[in-house]
Parts: sequence; C-alpha cells; structure tokens
Amino acid sequence: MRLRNWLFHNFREVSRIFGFEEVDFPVLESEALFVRKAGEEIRDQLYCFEDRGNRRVALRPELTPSLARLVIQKGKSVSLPLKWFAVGQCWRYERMTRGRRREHYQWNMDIIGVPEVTAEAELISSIVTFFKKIGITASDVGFKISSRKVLQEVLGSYSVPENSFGKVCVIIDKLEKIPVDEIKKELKLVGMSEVAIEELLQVLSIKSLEKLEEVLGGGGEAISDLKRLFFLAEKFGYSDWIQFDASIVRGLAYYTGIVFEGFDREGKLRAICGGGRYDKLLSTFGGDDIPACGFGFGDAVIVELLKERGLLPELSQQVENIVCALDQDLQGAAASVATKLREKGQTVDLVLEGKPLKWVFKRAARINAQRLILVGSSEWQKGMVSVKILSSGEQYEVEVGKLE
Ligand SMILES: OCc1cccc(Br)n1
Repeated sequence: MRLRNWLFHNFREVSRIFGFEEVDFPVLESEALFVRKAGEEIRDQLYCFEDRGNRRVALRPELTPSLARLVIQKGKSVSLPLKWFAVGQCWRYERMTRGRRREHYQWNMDIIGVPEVTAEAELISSIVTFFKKIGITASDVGFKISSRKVLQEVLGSYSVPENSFGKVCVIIDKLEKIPVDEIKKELKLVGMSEVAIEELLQVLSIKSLEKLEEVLGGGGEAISDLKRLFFLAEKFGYSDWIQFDASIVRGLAYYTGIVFEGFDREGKLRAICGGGRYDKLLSTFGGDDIPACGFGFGDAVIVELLKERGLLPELSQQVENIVCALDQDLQGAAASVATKLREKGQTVDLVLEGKPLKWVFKRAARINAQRLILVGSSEWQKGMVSVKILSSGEQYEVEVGKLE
C-alpha cells in the first residue's frame, strides 16, 4: 500500500502540474459501454455479469469509454478543451492459471476538444515528466510512435471495408505476439487481399519517417501529423525519448490517429503505457464528433521496471511520537498528551493497553518512532512527561504544555 500510494502520488502530482483535473467514474458500468466488435482482448476478457435487476453490467476494463460517456453527459455544461485525469481500478476476467492479476489500477490523462497533435505531444510530455520524477531516464525507456492514418492511407488504396479498420488494427497489434502466418490468416478473414497484406506488412516494418514519406508520398495527414509531433517533441525537450515505428497500432479499436506506447529498452517487459487519438469514440456513444486523445498507464509493469532498475523507493512507516502510560490509571492522561500533539499536526502512535516497556521499545523501533513519550505518575503529578529521543537516547522531562 505504501508503494501504491507513492506511485499514485506521483501520478497525481504530474497531472496537477500539467493543469489537469481529477475525475472518477463508477467501477461498474453497463456492459454495452464496452461491447465492441473488433476482436479485442479487452472484450474477450470482460468481467461482465447480470445483476439482480437483470441488467447486463461489467466491471470496467478501461476508463476511456466512461470518460466519453461523462463528456457527453456534461454536454454544453463544460467548456472545451477538457484536461482530465483519473487513477482507477480496472478489471478483466482471465483464467487464474496464468497467474496474472484480474484487477489493476490505471492512470489516465485525456485531452478532449483539441484536434491538433499538440495534445498528443503534451500527453507524452506528461509521461516523460513522470518517468523523470521517479528516476527513469531515456536510457531505460522510450516511446514508439506511429499513426493509424498510415494504415488508413495504405488500406485506402485497397478496397478494405471501412468497418474492418478497427479489426485490422487489433490483428496488427498482435505482430510479434503471434506468428506472422496467423496474422495473415486473420487479415484475410476480415477481407484483405494477399497483395494488400503484403504491402501492409512491408509498410509496418518502416522505422523512419523519411522512408515512410518515400513510400506514402508527401501531402498525407499521417506524415504531417508525425512530423509535427516530432517537431514539438524537440521543443518539449524529449526527442531522445521517442522514435517512429510504423508497426505500433495499439490494441484498442477506437484509436484513429497518433498512437504511442512506452517500452523498456531492455525488451524484457510488456508495454509500460500506451495511448493515442480517438476522434470518433464520442460520436459512437451518440455524442457530437469531439476530438480526443489520452493514455493509460497501468500500475503493474512500471513496478517490474523499477525493480529491474533498482529504483523501488525505500518506504517505511514513520511516526514522530509513541505515547505510553506507565500504568493504566494514566491511560486518560496519555490520551490527552496524544491529542495535544495531534492538534499540533504531529503523528502519534498511542499505546492503547498496558504493555511492558520492552514491548513499547520494540514497537517504537518497528514503526520508526522518533520520540518516546512516557506518562508516569511522579512526573504527571508535576504536570510533566518524560521524553526519550530514540535515535540519540537523550532523555529529558518537559511540561506537557511545552511539548512540541
Ligand atoms: O491491461 C489490461 C487489463 C485490464 C484490466 C485489468 C488488468 Br489486470 N489488465
């Protein structure tokens, strides 16, 4: 819990310095919010059930659909752009045999109402800021960046049904996770010709914008968006964190433009975070077509990375005072001393029952107490308590009113 609080505190601090407002959504949503037909894993693993009102509901597997629903619900009562963040528990239903978690927490930041890639550049800047804040550098992690418009421009020259686009992206996201023959088979099933598949796989292997421009030709939005993003990255100061990689499409069907994912340069871990532009999501929920982009950053892989890099913070309990009555008829006196200190904003562990001093010293060491305050009858008669500084062993008596 100390590690989680440390991590979430850093998520929130970065969100705050970027001027984002915190939002939250119900962990239980209508199943319909997540029922997409693009073959996504997140759909296959939906933690859904029928509730006592015979409603089909689901534990949310991600936060973005809830955010979209909230933006629509707010409608004209909020002015754009919206810069919202959330840290929320998300669920999936996986066979436990795989020893993977069914719940995790995800930090999300989203910018709603900005069509320019400045929004994506800002979001990546916030993640870089977070990494730097916890001691991760550009030699530890990077961001692979592409745009789904690359895919659109390639598929556009073949007659691939518009409603297959999301499915094609979900299949391509499995590159390097399943054999390429399996990828080709699935692409054929959604209506792509062999020629189209070959050219697509060729384009997806491109790792430089210059090469991509040669293949796609100038003038397309994919190239101009990406060039703009790399220009802004240089101005934000995180050029050495990012690289173009045409194979990055991300596994969520609703992305429509720039997509990115954070990866560990040693290649041992799954993606650390990921996000992109989703300009059509709000309109699929019956709203207007409001441009939006955002990312999700889970609390699992980042902890594995910190362990790998020896960057887990040393987190132990700290209290300033442990207060103890030396006999039970002074328990009330000890309570009043604890209250005085707490009212001054000091942390106090009050010993709540009669315990031998040996036990009190052991507890003081375990909770890293700085001071031991003993309430004894002879001192109390004089309105005093005895204070022991546990690091130095220094001991003195002080008037209760002068305790600070
Ligand atoms: O990363 C996808 C995901 C979604 C919900 C819960 C967990 Br654990 N993981």
